[in-house]
Amino acid sequence: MIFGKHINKYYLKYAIPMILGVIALLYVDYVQVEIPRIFAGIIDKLRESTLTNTILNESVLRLVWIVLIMVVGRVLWRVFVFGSARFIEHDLRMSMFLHAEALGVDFYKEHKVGGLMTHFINDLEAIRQAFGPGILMLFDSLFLGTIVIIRMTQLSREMTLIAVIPLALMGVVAMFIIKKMRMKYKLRQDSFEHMSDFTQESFSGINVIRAFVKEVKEAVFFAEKNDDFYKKHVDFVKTMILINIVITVFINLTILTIIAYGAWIAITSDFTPGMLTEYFTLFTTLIWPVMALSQFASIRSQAVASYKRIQTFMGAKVSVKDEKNVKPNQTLSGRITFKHLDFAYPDDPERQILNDISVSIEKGEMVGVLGRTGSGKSTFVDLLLRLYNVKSDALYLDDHDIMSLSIHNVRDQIAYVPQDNFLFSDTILNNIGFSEPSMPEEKASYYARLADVHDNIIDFTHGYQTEIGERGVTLSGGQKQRISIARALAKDAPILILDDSVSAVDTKTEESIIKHLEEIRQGKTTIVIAHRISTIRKMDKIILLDQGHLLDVGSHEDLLKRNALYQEMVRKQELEHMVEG
Ligand SMILES: Nc1ncnc2c1ncn2[C@@H]1O[C@H](COP(=O)(O)OP(=O)(O)OP(=O)(O)O)[C@@H](O)[C@H]1O
Repeated sequence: MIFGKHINKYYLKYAIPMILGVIALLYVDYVQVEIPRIFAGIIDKLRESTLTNTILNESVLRLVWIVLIMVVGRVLWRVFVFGSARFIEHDLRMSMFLHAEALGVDFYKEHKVGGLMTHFINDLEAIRQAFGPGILMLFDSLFLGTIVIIRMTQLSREMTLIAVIPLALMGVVAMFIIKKMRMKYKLRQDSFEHMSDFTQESFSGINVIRAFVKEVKEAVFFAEKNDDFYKKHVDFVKTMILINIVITVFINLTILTIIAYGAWIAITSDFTPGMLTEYFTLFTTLIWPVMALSQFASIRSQAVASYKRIQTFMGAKVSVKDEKNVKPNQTLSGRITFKHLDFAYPDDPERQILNDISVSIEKGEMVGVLGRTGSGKSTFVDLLLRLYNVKSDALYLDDHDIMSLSIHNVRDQIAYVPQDNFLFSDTILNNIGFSEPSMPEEKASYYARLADVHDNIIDFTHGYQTEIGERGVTLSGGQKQRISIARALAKDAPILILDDSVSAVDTKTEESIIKHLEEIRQGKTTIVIAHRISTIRKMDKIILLDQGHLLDVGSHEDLLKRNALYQEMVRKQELEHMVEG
C-alpha cells in the first residue's frame, strides 16, 4: 500500500509493531486451518469405528491449544496492527495541523475552514481504515487464501478448480466495479466538503442571515447541497451493494457446485465424508479472504482518494517562510524603518497597495496611523508582522532587514491587537494570559485594569474564570476589544500594534486606555491604527496614508497646519462630534 511521501515515512516508524502484528495474524491463520483437519480425522475414525478415547482426547487437546493460540494471537495483532494505524492517524493529523498553522493568509483566503475540516475528519479516517482493517484484510486474504487453496488442492484438485475459477472471475468483475467505486467516493467526498464549507459559513454568519431575513434562502441553498451529497452518497453505496451482490451470488453458486460435485465423488471414489467435511469447511473459510480482498480494494480505493486530497492540502505551498540563513534570534529595541517600500498582495500582483513608503519610527515612540478606509493601514502593520514577504532592503527592524530575521523572531517581538479581536473559547484568564503558560490572575488583572475591562470582568459570576464563546458568556464588541488589548499588553513586547482597536469603546474609555498606554509603554514602540483623530492626536507622530501613499508624517499640530486632507478629517470629525453631542 504505497500512498505517497506524507504517509510512507510512517511505514518505517511503525515497522516493528506492524511486522509483529502481521506475524501474529499469519500465525493465527496458519493454526486455524488445522481445525477442519482435526474434525475430518474424528469423522472418518467414527465412520471406520476406530475412534478411541486416547485419539479423542488428543484431538480435543489440540483443539484447545489452537483456540488458545488464536485468542492470544488475535489480541496481539489487534494491539499491534490497529494500534499502529491509530498512531499513524495521530501523527499524520499532527503534521497536518502543523502544516495548517504554517500556511499563509493567502491559503485561508482561498480555502474555507469547513472544507479543511473534512481532511481532518473523513480523509484521516479513510487512511486509518486502510492501515488498520485494510492491512488485516490484505494479509488475511493473501495468506489465509493461499494456504486454504493449497489444502483444498491437496484434497481434490478438480473440485478446487471448480471452486477457484468462479472466485477468480468474481475478482475480475469486482475490480471493474471497484474502479467505479473509487470515482464515486471522490465525488461523494467533494460534495461533503462543499456542504461542510457552506454549513460552517452559514453558522458563522447566522446573525447577518437573520438580520437580512434570509433564512429561507440559506435553507434552499443548504437543501441543494444536502441533496447533492445525498445523491452522491447513495450512488456510492449502490456500487458498494452491487459488489456485495456479485460476491454473494458467485459464492453461493460455488457452494452449490461443491456440495453436488463433492457428494458425487464421495459416492464414486475414495473421497471420504471426513474429507468432504474438511473441504467444505475450508471453502467456507475461503469466503472471508475473498470478501476481505474485495473490501480491502474498497477501503484502499477510498484511502487513495482521501490521500490525494490530503496530499493536495499538504502540498500547498507555505508562501511565507524563513529565508535561507536567517540570523539567530535578535532582541529588538523597537526601531522601525520603511525604505521606499512597495507592496502588492500575492494574489493580485498588478495592484500596488503600498507605494514608495519611507518612514522611520524610533524606539519608544507612540505613533498613530491614520487614513481613509482602504488606504492601506492594516497592510502597513501586517507587513511588520511578516504576514507577507517583502522585497529585501525595504523594511528594517532596528538595523536588520526584516527578511533576514526568522518569522518567529519578528513575531515574538511584537504584540498585536487584530481588527477582528478574535478570542478563544476559553476562560478570560487564559485569553489574557495567552502569551505565557499559566499566567497568575493578579498579573492578568493588572493588564485588564490598564485596558479598562477589569470592572466588567469582576461583574461576571466567575470573574476571570468566566468561559467565553460557545460554552460561556457572550461579550460585547467593546469588551472583546478591551480583552484583546489586555492580552496584547500582557505580552509586553518591544513593539505593540493596535489595529483599530478602540473603535467600539466610548471616548472616555478610549482616553483612559491611551493614557495607560502612554504610562506603561515608556521606552517601547506603540503603533495605533485609528479612524478617530481623538485617539491619536496626542501621539508623538501621525502617519497619514492615502490610497497606498504616504501623504504626510508629523505631530497633530504639524499636520493640522500643513495638510489639507488632515484638516478636512479634523473638520468632519469635529462636526460629527457636535452633531452627536
Ligand atoms: N489579502 C488581500 N488580498 C488582496 N487585496 C487585499 C488584501 N487585503 C487587503 N487588500 C486590499 O488592500 C487595500 C488596503 O486594505 P487595508 O485593509 O490595508 O486598508 P485599511 O486602510 O486598513 O482599511 P480599513 O480602514 O477599512 O481597515 C484595500 O483596497 C483592500 O481591498
